[in-house]
Amino acid sequence: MLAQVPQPLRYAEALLARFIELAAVEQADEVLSTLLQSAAALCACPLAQLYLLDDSHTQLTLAGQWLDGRATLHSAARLPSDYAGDQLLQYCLCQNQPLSLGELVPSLHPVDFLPTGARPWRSLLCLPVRTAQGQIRGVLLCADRGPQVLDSFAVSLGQLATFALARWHNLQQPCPAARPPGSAAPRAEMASDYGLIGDSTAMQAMYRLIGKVLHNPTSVLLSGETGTGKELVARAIHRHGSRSNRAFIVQNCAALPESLLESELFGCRKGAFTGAERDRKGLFDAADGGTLFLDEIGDMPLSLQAKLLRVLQEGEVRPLGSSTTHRVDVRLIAATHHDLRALVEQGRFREDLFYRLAVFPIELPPLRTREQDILNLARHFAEQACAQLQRSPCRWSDAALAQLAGYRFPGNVRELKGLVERAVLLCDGNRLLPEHLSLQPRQTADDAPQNLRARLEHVERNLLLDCLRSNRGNQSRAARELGLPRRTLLYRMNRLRIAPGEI
Ligand SMILES: Nc1ncnc2c1ncn2[C@@H]1O[C@H](COP(=O)(O)OP(=O)(O)OP(=O)(O)O)[C@@H](O)[C@H]1O
Repeated sequence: MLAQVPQPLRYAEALLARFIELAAVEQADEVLSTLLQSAAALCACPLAQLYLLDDSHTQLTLAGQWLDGRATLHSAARLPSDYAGDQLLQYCLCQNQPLSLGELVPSLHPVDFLPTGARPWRSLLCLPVRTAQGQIRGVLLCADRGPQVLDSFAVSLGQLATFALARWHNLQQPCPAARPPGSAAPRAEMASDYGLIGDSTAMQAMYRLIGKVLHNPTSVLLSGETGTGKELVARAIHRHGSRSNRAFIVQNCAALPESLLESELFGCRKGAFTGAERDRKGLFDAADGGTLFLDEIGDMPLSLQAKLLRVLQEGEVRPLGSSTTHRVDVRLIAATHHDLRALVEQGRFREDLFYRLAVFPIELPPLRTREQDILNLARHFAEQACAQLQRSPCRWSDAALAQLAGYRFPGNVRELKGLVERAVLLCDGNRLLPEHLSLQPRQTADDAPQNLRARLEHVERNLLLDCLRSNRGNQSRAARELGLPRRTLLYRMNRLRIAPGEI
């Protein structure tokens, strides 16, 4: 990470000092000015700016800047707002990647967002600012009046910004009220910014994909087994994207016969079929400006697939029984539990539509492959169920958790949710036990371990594997994250027979 920086050791020391400085700050505004000052100092630039997206992710605002030794924060001065149209900033946001320009050419690179002065800006580094969960929150920028290659600072400054953002966020939260002794600590950290529960490597990879597609209008194809959360992800993309203040419309393509589905989607004119007594708008019209979520797209009849393709290609809808078309601006998110490519091979799904939909595919992982999420989800659903029933929180017994961890969940998160809600209802005390889950032995995985110890080892093995994978096999980093000495990690890996090839 630091190898390309001039004088890496000195830089590493300076960087560390900046982390420590940020950790010690007690005021939210001071976090931002310290970050800006630090970024400017570390890459020896006179200018650093921080742009942040608002909650709807539609408006980009200059939150503060450090210029020639002086900080100005948005709260302290009327800095201009809304940079949604600035191409370089947008490029960095949409690509979710740093942008480094060593020689700015004003005719090629519009930099109206930079402060004007006697000397022009010659070099620029823009980097996406992400939360610890990988969601984009804005852009950090450094600029110099001389030519400078700044890309080697991107990774370290990005990490400093992530740290600062988390600190800024924490300092803005009201102090939590004292918790009654024995009650569980809140576990907000396991929920992503998208409202989805789960921080396994597979889910984090999915959050990164969601972050990439929020701000552009491409179609998204969500695939995954039933109950993995496809609709939830579609809603998150809509809610956090630039169309959040417009409609989100859902239609299940398997729920209606062909003729009804056609008029439902595209609308119809009076007399188009028996019973069509008046003109009716379709779901594409209802979703105009917003998002249309087509669930079970693999079950759409072939004739309708052709019509859908035309709408996607031309942006025009022709209602049933009408000879004219009209324009609509709809972002389409489609979902399927089928293997669409296999359906294409079987001639049951149009190849052209498949490629049109699969511009941006997101695959949702089945629950059985992310064991640590099972436990977090179970805790979350139990808390939710207790709150709904207005009863005190339930605690999980280790045996019940081990039973959940060993189960294969063919119905994925939906099944887990139902199972937990039922368990909470069955539980008379405040401790959830295996009998409340009533998982039949035949329902457990064929390869599920039989006794409690073996099941816990199974959980531990998956946890270690997940952590090692998220740290790209780096044992020291994984050990640090798990709070273990590295030797203990190696010992556990050996005991649990984790081979390097599995990571
Ligand atoms: N990561 C998650 N965090 C919290 N709740 C989740 C998560 N994933 C799924 N759920 C919950 O599980 C249930 C099923 O989710 P959803 O309807 O989105 O699944 P789906 O993949 O669209 O299912 P289907 O293919 O059957 O339509 C919902 O109650 C949803 O809120």
